Amino acid sequence: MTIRVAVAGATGKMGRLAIELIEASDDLELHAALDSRSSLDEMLGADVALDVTLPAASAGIVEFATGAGIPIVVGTSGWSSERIAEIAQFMRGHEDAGPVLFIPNFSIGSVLGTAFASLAARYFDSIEIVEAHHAGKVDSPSGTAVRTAELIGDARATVGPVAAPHADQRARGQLVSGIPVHSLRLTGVLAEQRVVLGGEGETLTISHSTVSSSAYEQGILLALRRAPAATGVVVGLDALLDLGLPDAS
Ligand SMILES: NC(=O)C1=CN([C@@H]2O[C@H](COP(=O)(O)OP(=O)(O)OC[C@H]3O[C@@H](n4cnc5c(N)ncnc54)[C@H](OP(=O)(O)O)[C@@H]3O)[C@@H](O)[C@H]2O)C=CC1
Ligand SMILES: O=C(O)C1=N[C@H](C(=O)O)C[C@H](O)C1
Repeated sequence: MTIRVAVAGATGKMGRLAIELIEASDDLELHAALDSRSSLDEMLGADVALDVTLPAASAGIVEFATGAGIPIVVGTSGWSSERIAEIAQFMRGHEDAGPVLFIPNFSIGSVLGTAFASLAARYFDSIEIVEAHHAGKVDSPSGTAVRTAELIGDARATVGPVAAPHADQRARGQLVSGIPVHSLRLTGVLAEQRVVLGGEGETLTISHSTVSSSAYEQGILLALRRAPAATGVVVGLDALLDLGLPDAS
């Protein structure tokens, strides 16, 4: 069966990549390509929508798709667990709403890095995240860093918050789930994240670098193919993969 995909953000870097993948695949078909001037009605009739726009536009696109019963894969950043919880709450009262898959990072390496950091988080009371992205990125901290910090916070639920000394000073980063996150925006970088965990006499650094947007290809295809059969709210590519890791919490 062919899956008809509507791409919101079609003129952007991620949208163009997704359209190339859709056009090269046998089981996906481009139903609509939307940019900032398009009517969201163009999504109607699609089997799945992909949102790769900007944080300011994403909520309206998600609300439209869920209201129209169209499963939607959200790659756009800026979705905290609080905002996702609001969507999940709305979905519980609307049986006919389309599922929403929030995928903060489509790269398997990034998802594994986040999972490894969550696994290690209980054993280190000092944890900080440093993320670096291209200079054109409009939001900070990155969606990946927010997700990583939230999962680390969850993993530490029984052992308490990390030590974040002098966190009131601006140069100490933004606290997400109590974890300082430092954002660099640099020419020459695509996307990187380091989680630095400090313990007595040692540090552990979990580092991931995206050097080409081809890192996102398998994750985009997996999410688009899984979305039509999904239910409710799904968060993270890890939810679609069997990582085989022990529970971090
Ligand atoms: N989950 C993941 O793995 C990844 C996520 N991202 C995220 O994906 C998003 C897109 O990134 P990227 O492709 O680099 O961004 P670009 O700036 O290259 O593209 C943005 C796209 O959004 C569209 N757009 C802008 N404003 C609106 C609006 N108000 N309504 C509808 N569409 C709009 C633009 O259309 P127009 O041309 O008309 O302005 C354009 O097509 C970002 O949030 C980024 O953080 C990025 C990489 C990986
Ligand atoms: O804007 C980007 O480029 C990216 N955005 C996502 C994020 O905010 O984490 C995913 C990836 O890091 C690239």
